[in-house]
Order: sequence, then C-alpha cells, then structure tokens
Amino acid sequence: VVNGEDARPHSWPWQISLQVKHGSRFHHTCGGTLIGPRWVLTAGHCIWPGDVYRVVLGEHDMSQEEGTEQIRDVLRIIVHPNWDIDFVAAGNDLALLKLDKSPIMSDSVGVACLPEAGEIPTHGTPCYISGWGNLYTHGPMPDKLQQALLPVVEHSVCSRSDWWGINVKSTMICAGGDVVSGCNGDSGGPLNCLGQDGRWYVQGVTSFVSSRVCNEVKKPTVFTRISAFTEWYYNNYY
Ligand SMILES: CC(C)C[C@H](NC(=O)C(F)(F)F)C(=O)N[C@@H](C)C(=O)Nc1ccc(C(F)(F)F)cc1
Repeated sequence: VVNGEDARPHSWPWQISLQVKHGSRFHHTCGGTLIGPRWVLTAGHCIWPGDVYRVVLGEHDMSQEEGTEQIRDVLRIIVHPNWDIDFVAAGNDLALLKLDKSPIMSDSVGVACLPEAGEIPTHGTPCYISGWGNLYTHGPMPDKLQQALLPVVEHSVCSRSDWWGINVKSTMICAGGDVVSGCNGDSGGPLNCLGQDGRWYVQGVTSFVSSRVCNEVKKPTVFTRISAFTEWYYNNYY
C-alpha cells in the first residue's frame, strides 16, 4: 500500500496472509479474505501450479509472534475457470482456497461480510485497501498491516482512454489514484467498504496496478468486483 498507515491491529479480522513455500521457508506472497469458516477468497494471479501454500490468520506484525496468529494448510485451490494470466484485462482474477480446518474465531479472526449480487459501491463510499504489499514501487514490504482510504473511481471515469480504457471491465472496481494505491504484494487482499448499515463489506479483491508505478496518475488500483461473482463462489464453496 502506497502512502497508507499502520492498521489498528486486527481491525480487518478477515484479512489473511497467503504464504508460499520456497525451500523450507514460507513467505508472504498475497493477501486474501476469510469468507467462510474454511474458505478464503484471493486473486487468481496469486496461484502458481505446483506451489505449496499456507494461510496465516490473525496476523498483524510479520516480524513479531503476537499470539493471535493461526496457521492453516490449504486443502484445495479453485481458480476461476476464466482467469488467464495472459489476458489480465478480461478479469475473473479470483481463486478460492479451502482450509484444512476452520480457524478459531476471535477478536482477531473473523469472517467478512460480502455484498449482494450486483451491488456497486456508490461514488464517494469510503473504502480502505489493506495489505502487506510494497510501501512504494520496488520498495520494501512493511512488517505491520497497512491500510489506506481509497476513493472509488466510477467506471465511466476509470474506462476513459487516458485512464484504464478498455482494460477495465464492469466486473471490476477502480479505487485510489496518484497518491494512495495498492502495490505489489497487496494482490488478492480486500477492498473494505462501509455499508449503509454501518458494517464493513469486502467489495473487491486487489487485482492490478500500473506496471510502471503503483500510484500512477489516472491508473487507480483495480479490484475484482466480488458482487459480480456471487454465483461462482456459492456454487464452489460447500
Ligand atoms: C501480476 C499482475 C497480473 C497483477 C499485479 N497485481 C498487483 O501487483 C496488485 F498488488 F496490485 F494486485 C500487477 O498489477 N502487476 C503489474 C506489474 C502488472 O502487470 N500490471 C498490469 C498488467 C496488465 C494490465 C492490463 F490489464 F491492462 F492488461 C494492467 C496492469
């Protein structure tokens, strides 16, 4: 997250760290959202065939053992059938991970609220991105979970030719801009938006930023719009 701040610990209790095994060690590769006791939603581009993953829940500071962390193995991975790394602009950048067993729910670990099918966050809805992604392009990863208030950019603006043009689809949400943005390593994490009922809903899954600079002018962070995929994840999660 570029130009964000340390999140208050565990204020986004559905935020997980997806970690990939390299040699004998695991390291953070993507964010994700706990959407059910044994199910995590992340980005399709986070998954590489043959890699071994684990999920860390209740994490805040990656450099400390805080006693709230819970580690789970990934039993099954379901990447959206229409996700294709060679056609990022087509969208469908989602994957479902089934955990070996449910984490213990607590103040630090909880299931996210998801939007109704088809719900579009209105312009001006406060939405926070959260993640352990780079603090700036080619910059370091933070130890503590970061967050930033990203203004939602409506599709009519985001799809202008000098913005994302035809690369942004109606199954995506644009948010942020040239000051605050997501950055590499935030992939798969949540876009947390305030609902009318005063609860926070996860409306997006962090998908892409400019390949030149994370917080590029007229290239807001692009999220997969979860409300466009309710059918898919309900059919797959059982
Ligand atoms: C691996 C990528 C598919 C996703 C990767 N995502 C991220 O770094 C994050 F954290 F913002 F989600 C990214 O944006 N990486 C940059 C370096 C990139 O490739 N961006 C990018 C790729 C394709 C397009 C498109 F859709 F226009 F083709 C736009 C941006």
